[in-house]
Amino acid sequence: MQIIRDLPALRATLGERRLAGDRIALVPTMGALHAGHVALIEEARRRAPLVVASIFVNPRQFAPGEDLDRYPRRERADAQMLEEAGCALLWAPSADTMYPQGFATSVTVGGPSEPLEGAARPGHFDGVATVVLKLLNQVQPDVALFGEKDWQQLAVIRRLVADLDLAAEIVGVPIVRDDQGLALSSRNAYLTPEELAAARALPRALGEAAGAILKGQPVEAALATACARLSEAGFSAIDYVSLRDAETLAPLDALGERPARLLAAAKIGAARLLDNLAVAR
Ligand SMILES: Nc1ncnc2c1ncn2[C@@H]1O[C@H](COP(=O)(O)OP(=O)(O)OP(=O)(O)O)[C@@H](O)[C@H]1O
Ligand SMILES: CC(C)(CO)[C@@H](O)C(=O)[O-]
Ligand code: BAL
Repeated sequence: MQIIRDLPALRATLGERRLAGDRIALVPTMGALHAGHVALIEEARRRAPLVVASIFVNPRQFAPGEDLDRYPRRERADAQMLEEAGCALLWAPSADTMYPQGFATSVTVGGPSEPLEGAARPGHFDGVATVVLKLLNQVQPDVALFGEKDWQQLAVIRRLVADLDLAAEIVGVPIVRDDQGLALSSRNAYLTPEELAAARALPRALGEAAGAILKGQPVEAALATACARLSEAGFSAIDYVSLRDAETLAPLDALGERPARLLAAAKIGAARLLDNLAVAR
């Protein structure tokens, strides 16, 4: 696997492959890779012969006081995992390459970026949209893959790509979970074994709430029970447990015709965890 860190080299390499007629798939990541990322690479391989992964811990999507400095960085192990998964090229720019001196542009997506994560982490989706637009311009992939674990991020990126007439097809990949249902996440590494065991209450609470809503329990009551379950399990701060339109992220107080999604974010130990689940009749 080739590792490229500067833009002229990336453009030259990908330009040659594009001329040769190869389709290109992009898997953007922040590194500290796990089986969830491998699933994205595997799906990318099914869709294009040339798979590019990026690793960039994007400072612009972290608010002051968040975990930018301690976010796990382990490029050597990541590169090995990517190579074994069949990734051909790792794009690993430095912060100066991504944001050279004088950089002054920020991309704001409205609509689905405003509630939930947008409210809990002001500026976060501006950072995500800015870097994802840059990555799509740098790599110019035919297809780019993102995990459903970050459901709202995926909705924001779909909106960005549609609104700015970008050519890449955006593909969402289902959440990879451990054997007890916890969504894999790089930030799970912040948890002690006891906290990890307690964190499994998150998917359980969402599953229980989805089941109750489908059986006709009022949404508000089902969400309140889910919050109580999380508190009992030791989650210290529950940012939201909410039923939303799956595409627009508008709040729902009942199931309707359009796809609905339960989304949650809550803190346990030193990690703030996200999860989500379809609620379908
Ligand atoms: N368990 C998972 N299943 C499917 N996709 C995932 C999973 N975890 C992460 N991804 C996806 O991998 C891509 C890169 O994510 P990232 O590098 O931030 O990892 P992460 O595990 O989500 O980290 P974090 O703990 O910071 O949220 C994103 O599109 C993300 O949605
Ligand atoms: C999409 C992304 C790579 C942008 O930095 C990041 O938000 C992530 O890893 O989900
Ligand atoms: N995968 C989500 C990226 C973030 O929390 O910044």
